Amino acid sequence: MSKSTKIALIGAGNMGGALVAGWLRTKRSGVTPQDLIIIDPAPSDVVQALIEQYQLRHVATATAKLLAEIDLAVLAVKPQALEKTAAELAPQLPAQCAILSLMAGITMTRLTTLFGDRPVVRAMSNTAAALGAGISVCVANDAGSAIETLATRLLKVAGPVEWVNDERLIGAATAVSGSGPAYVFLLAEALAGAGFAEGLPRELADKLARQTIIGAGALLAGSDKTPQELRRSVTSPGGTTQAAIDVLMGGGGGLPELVRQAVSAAERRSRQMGAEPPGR
Ligand SMILES: NC(=O)C1=CN([C@@H]2O[C@H](COP(=O)(O)OP(=O)(O)OC[C@H]3O[C@@H](n4cnc5c(N)ncnc54)[C@H](O)[C@@H]3O)[C@@H](O)[C@H]2O)C=CC1
Ligand SMILES: O=C(O)[C@@H]1CCC=N1
Repeated sequence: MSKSTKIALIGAGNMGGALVAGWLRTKRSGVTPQDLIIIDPAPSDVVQALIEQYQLRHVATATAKLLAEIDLAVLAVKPQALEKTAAELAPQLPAQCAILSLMAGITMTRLTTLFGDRPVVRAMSNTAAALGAGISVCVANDAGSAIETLATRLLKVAGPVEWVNDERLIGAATAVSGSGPAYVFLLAEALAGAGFAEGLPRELADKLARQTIIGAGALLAGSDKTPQELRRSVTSPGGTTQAAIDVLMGGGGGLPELVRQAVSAAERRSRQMGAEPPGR
């Protein structure tokens, strides 16, 4: 497909908005404002601002006429809204239009059942995409290999793009990197709460926890060392960190075992969502 690929974004909330912002901010996405149609009855404030700034075409519900020239439909509605969205959209989508789905849990088979046989790429990104600091893991159906280059170009604005051949791995990627930012935010909450419990003023505890996670992320980003090596460089034998790590690694497998169970629960939920009847 050429650089003037026409794209309809269906669902312009957190994830859809992150991608659109990236496409318009980054020339190498190849997406111009004229290439885009936003379809969403209630786009996020971020997208509403982009619609106004770039004079993007925006409608609440698509019509066949509007979609006639569309090459790619990017699906970014909540899985619970999929059936309704498909009922509105599928009859209007031109035969040549491919699908790039950002939705958790929704399999490529389900998408072709709802939207008809067409090239499909399923991608799992995360909300750090908004800063270009996300990561996407993708899989394509047989017909979808034709749009792999396009999908990679579009998703690269959100961060690195990885491809897998086995669709089942998208559930595991969802559990690690799709949901992962929430685990880190929970750690920030817990660390701030613990600091407060130790007597720090609330605001200072919040600031220390936030900046510590930002700093640790920057060390991960800027160093060739593994997370384990970085952890060891903080941990003096018999020191304060060691005392804390002994607790975190202790009883019943500690934090690593808890994270393993959490990731396993998210992966399981991803598979359930794929199998769920409409509307749940
Ligand atoms: N938020 C996250 O961290 C991540 C979300 N995802 C996936 O991205 C998808 C979207 O999630 P969010 O952006 O967080 O949700 P969101 O709620 O922020 O955005 C969804 C948007 O869809 C719109 N919408 C609802 N029904 C529609 C319809 N019939 N036609 C057009 N637009 C419609 C809503 O108005 C809303 O703006 C989900 O499927 C989720 O699994 C994937 C990775 C990470
Ligand atoms: O919680 C969810 O289902 C979505 C998918 C990954 C992050 N948020």
